Amino acid sequence: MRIDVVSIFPEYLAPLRLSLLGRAQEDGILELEVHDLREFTFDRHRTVDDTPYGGGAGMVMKPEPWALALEAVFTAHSERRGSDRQTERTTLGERPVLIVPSPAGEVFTQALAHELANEPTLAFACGRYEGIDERVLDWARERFEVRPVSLGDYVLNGGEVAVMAMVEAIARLIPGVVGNPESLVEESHSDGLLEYPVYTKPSSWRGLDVPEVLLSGNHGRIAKWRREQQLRRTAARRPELLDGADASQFSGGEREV
Ligand SMILES: Nc1cc(-c2cccs2)n[nH]1
Repeated sequence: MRIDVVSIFPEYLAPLRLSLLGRAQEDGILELEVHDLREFTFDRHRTVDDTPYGGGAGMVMKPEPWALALEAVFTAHSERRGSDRQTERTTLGERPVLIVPSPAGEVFTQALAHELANEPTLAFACGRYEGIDERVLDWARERFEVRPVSLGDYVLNGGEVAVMAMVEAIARLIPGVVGNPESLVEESHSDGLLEYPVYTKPSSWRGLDVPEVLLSGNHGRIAKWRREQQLRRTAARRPELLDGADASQFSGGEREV
Protein backbone atom coordinates (compact mmCIF):
# COMPACT_ATOMS: atom_id res chain seq x y z
CA MET A 1 0.00 0.00 0.00
CA ARG A 2 1.08 3.54 -0.80
CA ILE A 3 0.01 6.26 1.64
CA ASP A 4 0.47 9.98 0.94
CA VAL A 5 -0.05 12.63 3.62
CA VAL A 6 -0.16 16.39 2.93
CA SER A 7 0.49 18.69 5.92
CA ILE A 8 2.05 22.05 6.84
CA PHE A 9 3.82 20.14 9.63
CA PRO A 10 5.33 17.10 7.86
CA GLU A 11 7.63 16.45 10.83
CA TYR A 12 4.49 15.75 12.89
CA LEU A 13 4.18 12.48 10.96
CA ALA A 14 7.72 11.32 11.85
CA PRO A 15 6.48 8.67 14.34
CA LEU A 16 5.02 6.77 11.39
CA ARG A 17 8.62 5.93 10.45
CA LEU A 18 9.16 4.04 13.72
CA SER A 19 8.51 0.52 15.01
CA LEU A 20 6.25 -1.82 13.04
CA LEU A 21 5.27 0.76 10.46
CA GLY A 22 8.91 1.70 9.94
CA ARG A 23 9.79 -1.98 9.48
CA ALA A 24 6.90 -2.37 6.99
CA GLN A 25 8.38 0.51 4.97
CA GLU A 26 11.82 -1.09 5.03
CA ASP A 27 10.26 -4.38 3.90
CA GLY A 28 8.44 -2.67 1.04
CA ILE A 29 5.01 -3.62 2.39
CA LEU A 30 4.10 0.02 3.01
CA GLU A 31 5.20 3.17 1.17
CA LEU A 32 4.66 6.43 3.07
CA GLU A 33 5.13 9.77 1.35
CA VAL A 34 4.66 12.95 3.41
CA HIS A 35 4.32 16.23 1.53
CA ASP A 36 4.80 19.76 2.90
CA LEU A 37 1.88 21.86 1.66
CA ARG A 38 4.17 24.92 1.57
CA GLU A 39 6.11 23.26 -1.25
CA PHE A 40 3.01 24.06 -3.34
CA THR A 41 3.07 27.81 -2.57
CA PHE A 42 5.06 30.32 -4.63
CA ASP A 43 4.74 33.64 -2.85
CA ARG A 44 7.54 35.05 -0.70
CA HIS A 45 5.82 34.13 2.55
CA ARG A 46 4.68 30.67 1.35
CA THR A 47 1.13 31.58 2.34
CA VAL A 48 -1.31 28.73 3.01
CA ASP A 49 -4.14 30.57 4.78
CA ASP A 50 -6.25 33.70 4.67
CA THR A 51 -9.24 35.31 6.42
CA PRO A 52 -12.66 33.63 6.13
CA TYR A 53 -15.33 35.04 3.80
CA GLY A 54 -18.35 35.90 5.92
CA GLY A 55 -16.12 36.92 8.83
CA GLY A 56 -15.46 35.02 12.02
CA ALA A 57 -12.37 34.16 14.00
CA GLY A 58 -9.36 32.32 12.68
CA MET A 59 -8.04 31.61 9.21
CA VAL A 60 -9.03 29.27 6.39
CA MET A 61 -6.59 27.25 4.29
CA LYS A 62 -6.31 28.63 0.75
CA PRO A 63 -7.50 26.34 -2.08
CA GLU A 64 -4.71 26.65 -4.68
CA PRO A 65 -1.85 25.05 -2.70
CA TRP A 66 -4.14 22.14 -1.84
CA ALA A 67 -5.16 21.63 -5.47
CA LEU A 68 -1.52 21.56 -6.58
CA ALA A 69 -0.55 19.14 -3.81
CA LEU A 70 -3.51 16.82 -4.38
CA GLU A 71 -2.97 16.88 -8.16
CA ALA A 72 0.55 15.55 -7.57
CA VAL A 73 -0.77 12.86 -5.22
CA PHE A 74 -3.53 11.92 -7.68
CA THR A 75 -0.98 11.43 -10.46
CA ALA A 76 1.17 9.18 -8.29
CA HIS A 77 -1.84 7.14 -7.11
CA SER A 78 -3.25 6.75 -10.59
CA GLU A 79 0.08 5.32 -11.76
CA ARG A 80 0.27 3.02 -8.73
CA ARG A 81 -3.29 1.79 -9.17
CA GLY A 82 -2.69 1.26 -12.80
CA SER A 83 0.50 -0.74 -12.12
CA ASP A 84 -1.30 -2.81 -9.48
CA ARG A 85 -3.91 -4.03 -11.96
CA GLN A 86 -2.57 -7.57 -11.61
CA THR A 87 -3.28 -7.70 -7.86
CA GLU A 88 -6.68 -8.90 -6.69
CA ARG A 89 -6.70 -6.10 -4.10
CA THR A 90 -7.01 -3.27 -6.61
CA THR A 91 -10.44 -1.64 -6.78
CA LEU A 92 -10.15 -1.47 -10.58
CA GLY A 93 -11.28 1.79 -12.23
CA GLU A 94 -12.30 3.35 -8.92
CA ARG A 95 -11.02 6.72 -7.82
CA PRO A 96 -8.22 6.79 -5.23
CA VAL A 97 -9.43 7.48 -1.69
CA LEU A 98 -8.75 10.85 -0.03
CA ILE A 99 -9.36 10.94 3.72
CA VAL A 100 -9.90 14.39 5.21
CA PRO A 101 -9.78 14.30 9.03
CA SER A 102 -12.58 16.48 10.37
CA PRO A 103 -14.79 16.73 13.46
CA ALA A 104 -17.61 16.87 10.88
CA GLY A 105 -16.77 13.51 9.30
CA GLU A 106 -18.02 9.94 9.49
CA VAL A 107 -16.62 8.30 12.63
CA PHE A 108 -13.50 6.18 12.14
CA THR A 109 -14.12 2.59 13.24
CA GLN A 110 -12.32 -0.75 13.08
CA ALA A 111 -14.70 -1.67 10.26
CA LEU A 112 -13.60 1.40 8.29
CA ALA A 113 -9.95 0.55 9.04
CA HIS A 114 -10.51 -2.90 7.52
CA GLU A 115 -12.25 -1.39 4.50
CA LEU A 116 -9.42 1.08 3.88
CA ALA A 117 -6.72 -1.56 4.43
CA ASN A 118 -7.87 -3.14 1.16
CA GLU A 119 -7.10 -0.02 -0.88
CA PRO A 120 -3.84 -0.03 -2.88
CA THR A 121 -3.40 3.69 -2.15
CA LEU A 122 -4.67 6.17 0.44
CA ALA A 123 -4.25 9.96 0.58
CA PHE A 124 -4.72 12.07 3.70
CA ALA A 125 -5.19 15.87 3.80
CA CYS A 126 -4.29 17.42 7.16
CA GLY A 127 -6.29 20.59 7.69
CA ARG A 128 -5.32 23.24 10.21
CA TYR A 129 -6.71 26.59 11.36
CA GLU A 130 -10.51 26.72 10.85
CA GLY A 131 -10.31 24.22 8.02
CA ILE A 132 -9.71 23.89 4.29
CA ASP A 133 -11.67 26.00 1.75
CA GLU A 134 -14.66 23.75 0.96
CA ARG A 135 -14.10 24.17 -2.78
CA VAL A 136 -10.99 21.98 -2.43
CA LEU A 137 -13.17 19.04 -1.44
CA ASP A 138 -15.63 19.84 -4.26
CA TRP A 139 -12.77 20.01 -6.76
CA ALA A 140 -11.13 16.84 -5.35
CA ARG A 141 -14.33 14.79 -5.79
CA GLU A 142 -13.70 14.71 -9.56
CA ARG A 143 -10.45 12.83 -8.89
CA PHE A 144 -10.81 11.13 -5.50
CA GLU A 145 -13.37 9.36 -3.43
CA VAL A 146 -13.35 12.09 -0.77
CA ARG A 147 -14.16 10.92 2.76
CA PRO A 148 -14.25 13.38 5.68
CA VAL A 149 -13.49 11.20 8.75
CA SER A 150 -13.71 12.01 12.47
CA LEU A 151 -11.70 10.34 15.22
CA GLY A 152 -14.46 11.18 17.67
CA ASP A 153 -16.53 14.01 19.07
CA TYR A 154 -13.73 16.26 20.23
CA VAL A 155 -11.67 18.93 18.47
CA LEU A 156 -7.97 18.71 17.64
CA ASN A 157 -5.80 21.58 16.39
CA GLY A 158 -5.09 19.78 13.14
CA GLY A 159 -5.51 16.59 11.20
CA GLU A 160 -2.00 15.23 11.83
CA VAL A 161 -2.77 13.40 15.08
CA ALA A 162 -5.91 11.92 13.52
CA VAL A 163 -3.93 10.76 10.48
CA MET A 164 -1.32 9.04 12.67
CA ALA A 165 -4.04 7.17 14.52
CA MET A 166 -5.82 6.14 11.34
CA VAL A 167 -2.65 5.15 9.48
CA GLU A 168 -1.59 2.96 12.41
CA ALA A 169 -5.03 1.33 12.68
CA ILE A 170 -5.16 0.70 8.92
CA ALA A 171 -1.55 -0.28 8.21
CA ARG A 172 -1.39 -2.86 11.03
CA LEU A 173 -4.12 -4.81 9.20
CA ILE A 174 -2.00 -5.18 6.06
CA PRO A 175 -0.58 -8.73 5.85
CA GLY A 176 3.04 -8.85 7.01
CA VAL A 177 2.96 -5.65 9.08
CA VAL A 178 2.38 -7.26 12.49
CA GLY A 179 4.47 -10.37 13.23
CA ASN A 180 1.68 -12.65 14.39
CA PRO A 181 -1.61 -12.14 12.51
CA GLU A 182 -3.31 -14.13 15.26
CA SER A 183 -2.89 -11.06 17.48
CA LEU A 184 -5.29 -9.19 15.21
CA VAL A 185 -8.10 -11.65 15.79
CA GLU A 186 -9.08 -11.26 19.45
CA GLU A 187 -8.74 -7.56 20.08
CA SER A 188 -11.25 -4.90 20.92
CA HIS A 189 -13.80 -4.34 18.16
CA SER A 190 -12.53 -7.20 15.99
CA ASP A 191 -15.73 -9.12 16.80
CA GLY A 192 -17.80 -6.07 17.71
CA LEU A 193 -17.07 -6.39 21.45
CA LEU A 194 -14.44 -4.95 23.77
CA GLU A 195 -11.48 -7.21 24.50
CA TYR A 196 -11.25 -9.41 27.57
CA PRO A 197 -8.78 -8.63 30.42
CA VAL A 198 -5.29 -10.10 30.08
CA TYR A 199 -2.78 -11.32 32.71
CA THR A 200 0.82 -12.58 32.84
CA LYS A 201 3.36 -13.77 35.44
CA PRO A 202 3.47 -13.68 38.43
CA SER A 203 0.19 -15.51 39.13
CA SER A 204 -0.03 -13.70 42.48
CA TRP A 205 1.06 -10.06 42.62
CA ARG A 206 0.72 -7.70 45.57
CA GLY A 207 -2.09 -9.89 46.93
CA LEU A 208 -3.92 -9.93 43.58
CA ASP A 209 -4.33 -13.31 41.87
CA VAL A 210 -4.86 -14.21 38.22
CA PRO A 211 -8.38 -15.66 37.73
CA GLU A 212 -8.12 -19.39 38.44
CA VAL A 213 -9.74 -20.39 35.15
CA LEU A 214 -6.75 -18.99 33.25
CA LEU A 215 -4.42 -21.33 35.13
CA SER A 216 -6.67 -24.37 34.56
CA GLY A 217 -5.41 -25.40 31.13
CA ASN A 218 -9.04 -26.05 30.19
CA HIS A 219 -9.25 -24.23 26.87
CA GLY A 220 -13.01 -24.56 26.60
CA ARG A 221 -13.52 -23.00 30.02
CA ILE A 222 -10.97 -20.30 29.24
CA ALA A 223 -12.66 -19.39 25.93
CA LYS A 224 -16.05 -19.27 27.64
CA TRP A 225 -14.73 -17.10 30.49
CA ARG A 226 -13.09 -14.71 28.03
CA ARG A 227 -16.30 -14.37 26.00
CA GLU A 228 -18.26 -13.64 29.16
CA GLN A 229 -15.69 -11.00 30.15
CA GLN A 230 -16.03 -9.39 26.73
CA LEU A 231 -19.81 -9.26 27.04
CA ARG A 232 -19.67 -7.98 30.63
CA ARG A 233 -17.09 -5.30 29.82
CA THR A 234 -18.95 -4.20 26.70
CA ALA A 235 -22.27 -4.01 28.57
CA ALA A 236 -20.65 -1.91 31.30
CA ARG A 237 -18.58 0.47 29.14
CA ARG A 238 -20.08 0.50 25.63
CA PRO A 239 -23.63 -0.96 25.78
CA GLU A 240 -24.41 0.49 22.37
CA LEU A 241 -21.96 -1.96 20.80
CA LEU A 242 -23.98 -4.95 21.99
CA ASP A 243 -26.67 -4.27 19.35
CA GLY A 244 -24.22 -4.74 16.48
CA ALA A 245 -22.30 -7.66 17.93
CA ASP A 246 -23.47 -11.22 17.64
CA ALA A 247 -23.49 -11.51 21.42
CA SER A 248 -25.09 -14.93 21.27
CA GLN A 249 -22.26 -16.46 19.17
CA PHE A 250 -19.67 -18.10 21.41
CA SER A 251 -16.31 -17.01 19.94
CA GLY A 252 -14.70 -20.35 20.84
CA GLY A 253 -16.74 -22.08 18.18
CA GLU A 254 -19.28 -23.56 20.64
CA ARG A 255 -22.76 -22.08 20.80
CA GLU A 256 -23.66 -20.80 24.24
CA VAL A 257 -26.79 -22.35 25.76
N1 LIG B 1 -12.15 14.05 15.20
C1 LIG B 1 -11.48 15.26 15.01
C2 LIG B 1 -10.78 15.71 13.90
C3 LIG B 1 -10.34 16.97 14.20
C4 LIG B 1 -9.57 17.88 13.39
C5 LIG B 1 -9.24 19.15 13.73
C6 LIG B 1 -8.52 19.81 12.74
C7 LIG B 1 -8.30 19.07 11.62
S1 LIG B 1 -9.00 17.52 11.83
N2 LIG B 1 -10.74 17.28 15.43
N3 LIG B 1 -11.46 16.22 15.91
